[in-house]
Amino acid sequence: MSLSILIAGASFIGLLTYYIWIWSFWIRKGVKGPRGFPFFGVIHEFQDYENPGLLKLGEWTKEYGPIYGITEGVEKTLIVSNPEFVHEVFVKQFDNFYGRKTNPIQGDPNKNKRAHLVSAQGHRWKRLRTLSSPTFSNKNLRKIMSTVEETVVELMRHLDDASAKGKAVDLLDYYQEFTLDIIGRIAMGQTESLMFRNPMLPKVKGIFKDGRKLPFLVSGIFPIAGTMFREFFMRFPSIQPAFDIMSTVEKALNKRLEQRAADEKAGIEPSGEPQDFIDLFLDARANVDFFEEESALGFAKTEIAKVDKQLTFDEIIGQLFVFLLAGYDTTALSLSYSSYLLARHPEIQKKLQEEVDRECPNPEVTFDQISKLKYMECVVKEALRMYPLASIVHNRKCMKETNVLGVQIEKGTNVQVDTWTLHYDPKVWGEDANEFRPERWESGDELFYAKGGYLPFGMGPRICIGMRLAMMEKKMLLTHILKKYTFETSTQTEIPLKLVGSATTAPRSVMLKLTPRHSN
Ligand code: HEM
Repeated sequence: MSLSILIAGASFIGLLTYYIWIWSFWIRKGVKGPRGFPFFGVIHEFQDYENPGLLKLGEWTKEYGPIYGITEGVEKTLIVSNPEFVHEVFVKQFDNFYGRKTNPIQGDPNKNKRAHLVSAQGHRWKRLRTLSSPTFSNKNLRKIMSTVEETVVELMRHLDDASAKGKAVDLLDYYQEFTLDIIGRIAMGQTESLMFRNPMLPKVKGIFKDGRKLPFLVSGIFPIAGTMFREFFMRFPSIQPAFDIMSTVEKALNKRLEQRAADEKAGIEPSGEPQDFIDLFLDARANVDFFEEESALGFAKTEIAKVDKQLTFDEIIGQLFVFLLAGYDTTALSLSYSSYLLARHPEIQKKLQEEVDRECPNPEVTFDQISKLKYMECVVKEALRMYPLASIVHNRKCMKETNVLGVQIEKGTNVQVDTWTLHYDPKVWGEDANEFRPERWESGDELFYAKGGYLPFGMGPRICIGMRLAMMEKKMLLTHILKKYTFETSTQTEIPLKLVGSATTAPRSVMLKLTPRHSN
């Protein structure tokens, strides 16, 4: 037998042993869970767009209980739906769980120059979060409000046309146009509305549809392939929607830098007022010191060292990119679910319309008025409880071996929340957990829910940074629609909604009629 055959044989056996060792991780620990197959574990279950993997977690929870283990390619993940456990990991032991699970195709969270808030971890994340947080200050949100208002007016024109035809329309399509238009104008340098003619829409839709399927699957099993895919897509971005969008973001940033340079040359003084997120990121400065390296002392206790207090060119691209993706899909889905639930519950819709009429009597709606819409807030929160659409990011990576409520967790293990089970848990929500009841939010139980039982926007220091912007967009649009129309189901409405998705959990369609209100 030649030496090369021997080496090939030994390598194959080595590889097989490595993958069987990972696959059998939970078996060796005596932790229950669905096993799948060596090499894969159950990773393939999360790539089926028609049957969202995040809903499968619920089926497994019924079979294996509130804590069980899965493997996904080379990743080992503990699935949990116990509120105390979630609170412990996301809040109390954040020092031990400050990373998220990432796919190698997204780049090494410690080295990738374009690491963004969702993928970064440790001190890099802390620095990015500190520099990005002022973007969503009250002052900036008030400024963004005028862009949101203009976009609402534009969308209302399209909805008026649709309503005049008296037919049901797929509101998901309209909401996606709306949220992409807003984020395009506040994060991409877009100067006018591109609603229903936005060339970026098919690309972003592609990311949330099948765009990520094969590369994510292969990279999850063979991390080296992820690095190769990444290099390849960076070189030929038009092949893959996410990289294509990243290069569009880069062009927008370069354009702004050229404009600034031209203004400077022409002696035009900067106004000092940021136009949008691009300006905010370019001018962001942190007035705190940062930690240089993670040390054995733990994340929060490391020594302070001076590092860059300003975002780099690549970091700005990373943040704009993630704001675009995170801001587009989630908010459109949340609007869709709220509209569907209102159409299915006319008495709740009526109560909400009464609040809207009372608090917002004029055609223009102000920032202060929408903050007074308490029942609207309850409706949106309840819709997010029933449809926790972004639960894929409800995970943390264990960065230091620890014990959580008696369970020993090794460094490198992920903890993923089965949020759909948690959000319907009668022990947290009561026996009416399956009912859409916004009133439950009026009872003052909010603090109880927040103790690990409710996390549509996540929990702890890594809670969604865009939450207030999303709430503002949703309240503003729903107010304008409900002043004029009533949502009604039609024969084309899918009841119950058929849910699809891989990165987020989406309704396949939300076909509703917009019936004009007689009082208007
Ligand atoms: C209804 C709309 C939205 C929902 C349901 C949602 C949900 C979430 C969730 C569940 C997380 C993970 C939190 C955690 O791990 O604890 C998250 C993180 C994040 N979201 Fe949102 N989000 C929404 C809107 C937005 C918007 C409008 C933006 C930006 C324009 C945004 C940007 C981000 C970013 C950058 C992170 C990462 C934060 C970090 O790790 O520090 N999101 N979001």
